[in-house]
Amino acid sequence: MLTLKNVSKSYDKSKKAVDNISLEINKGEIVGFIGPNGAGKTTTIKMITGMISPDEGSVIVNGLDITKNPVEAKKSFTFVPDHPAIFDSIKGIDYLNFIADMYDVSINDRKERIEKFTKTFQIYDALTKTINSYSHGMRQKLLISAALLPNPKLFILDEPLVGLDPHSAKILKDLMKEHCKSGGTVFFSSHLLEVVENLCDKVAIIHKGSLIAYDTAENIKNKSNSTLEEIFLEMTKDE
Ligand SMILES: Nc1ncnc2c1ncn2[C@@H]1O[C@H](COP(=O)(O)OP(=O)(O)OP(=O)(O)O)[C@@H](O)[C@H]1O
Repeated sequence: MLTLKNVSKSYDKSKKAVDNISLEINKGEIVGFIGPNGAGKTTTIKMITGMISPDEGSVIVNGLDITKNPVEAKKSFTFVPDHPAIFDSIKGIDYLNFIADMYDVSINDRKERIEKFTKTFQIYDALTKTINSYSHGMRQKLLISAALLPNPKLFILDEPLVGLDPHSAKILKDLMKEHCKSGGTVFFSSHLLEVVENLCDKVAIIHKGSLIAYDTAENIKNKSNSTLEEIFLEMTKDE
């Protein structure tokens, strides 16, 4: 479903922001990506989504190399970035229809899914208003609804819980679980260790650009008989 093979990226010659990461995520899995500030999470996600190219290595999304076959690869996933930057002079409904057009979502499917996601997130009544009248959380919920609209094989999110109230965060976590149960795959970054531990099949820990753990939370914890928080703090402390 998602494979990273020896992926590296430097913004300047002095250090690698991402250093030789390899990772395999299977269909139906939900994987949380954690690491301290500046560890390389967003850089990794930008390479997965084709926003930047790796200096070395390859990213295979749903069997397609994101660098060699970008258009087809990009059709098979959707992405919610960490900042809900969005054209804000259009109405919410127009944004959703634009995304549905991009991903060839049928009229019936889009109507049903738009209603489902936006009613669940309680932004349905705001869809006829322009996005510049939305709060940060409403924009985030619109972006998440748009990203779920095509029922993507792979759903990628960069710190999606930031700025969401507890009700909305619970809804998103339930939608992520539901997406995986119905055969989709979810990869998301977060600083919320408890959420990652409870929600994810596997946890990937990145530190200073290197992947230092990739396993179930249970296996990671069993190795040293500590909490995930204690292990995370120990593994990522500055020497
Ligand atoms: N556009 C850029 N130009 C130069 N350096 C960058 C750029 N983007 C990121 N970096 C550097 O690359 C490293 C990894 O940054 P990245 O944003 O991937 O980390 P992150 O794990 O997402 O951090 P955070 O949790 O703070 O969002 C950092 O040292 C950062 O300063």
